[in-house]
Amino acid sequence: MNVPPLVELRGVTFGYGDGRVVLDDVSLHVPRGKVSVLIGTSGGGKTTLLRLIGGQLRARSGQVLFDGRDVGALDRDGLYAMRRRMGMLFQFGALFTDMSVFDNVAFPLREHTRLSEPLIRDIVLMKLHAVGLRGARDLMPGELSGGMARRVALARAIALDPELIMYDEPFSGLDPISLGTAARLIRQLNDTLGLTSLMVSHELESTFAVADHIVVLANGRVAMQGTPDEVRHSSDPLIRQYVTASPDGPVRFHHPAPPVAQDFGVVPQQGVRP
Ligand SMILES: Nc1ncnc2c1ncn2[C@@H]1O[C@H](COP(=O)(O)OP(=O)(O)OP(=O)(O)O)[C@@H](O)[C@H]1O
Repeated sequence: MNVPPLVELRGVTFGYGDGRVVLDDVSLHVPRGKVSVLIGTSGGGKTTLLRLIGGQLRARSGQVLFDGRDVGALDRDGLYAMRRRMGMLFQFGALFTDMSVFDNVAFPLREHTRLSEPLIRDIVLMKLHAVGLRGARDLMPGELSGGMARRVALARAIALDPELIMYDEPFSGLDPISLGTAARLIRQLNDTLGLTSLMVSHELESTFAVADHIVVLANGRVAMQGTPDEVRHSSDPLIRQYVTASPDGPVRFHHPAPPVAQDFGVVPQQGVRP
């Protein structure tokens, strides 16, 4: 049986208002219950795409569907209800530094539910247990390593039992061992909690090892979607450039800019290329 994807983008075009198109007719799907990874060049629109899914931004045209509903057409209450079903963990998903680990994880529960404190305690300890940090409940964020802080942020992101969890570069700044642990943890949580995960990552090796579905975003468009194996073995030069991390290839290096001659006041001489 074909399960409909939890998130789907249909012909989405978006720009920030400076006239430049960041995402150009992007269509992709995030399969339910799977770990999907979004890869692509820096500045290619990956974070923008997560923010469109979260409803923080609205597409200029096209549709962003979450569980079959058009995110761009939701009113405030609808958007609020939808966001309750999503956990988001952004790059430096900062913890509240003046609160203990326990209180950080309890925060969304105290803020968004009317659960009793004894119940909140059980949920917090369960979530901390899931990330291996039940014993660290009384520590302050300043006493945690980078990898531990990331795991506490993760426990906080799953406190309200989201269906979708989005990670923006969850591995940046982690050493190779913490990175492997974090990648495995994302996989484990996805499977044990029945989540759907979508992450943006530049760490191809670790993410390919735990992902089911890869989306390659290049020059504002979807260059390819498929399994890690399909992406790894693609013969498309653009995809090969990503997979082999080669500096040379069809991926644009320059952010769109006025011609060099215009910026530097150089008048091209006849016969000389600017
Ligand atoms: N708030 C904003 N206002 C204007 N332009 C923005 C804004 N946020 C991002 N951009 C531009 O949109 C483009 C895409 O940015 P985005 O952060 O989505 O890329 P990314 O693929 O996540 O990059 P990275 O991998 O470096 O994090 C970039 O050119 C960026 O300069």
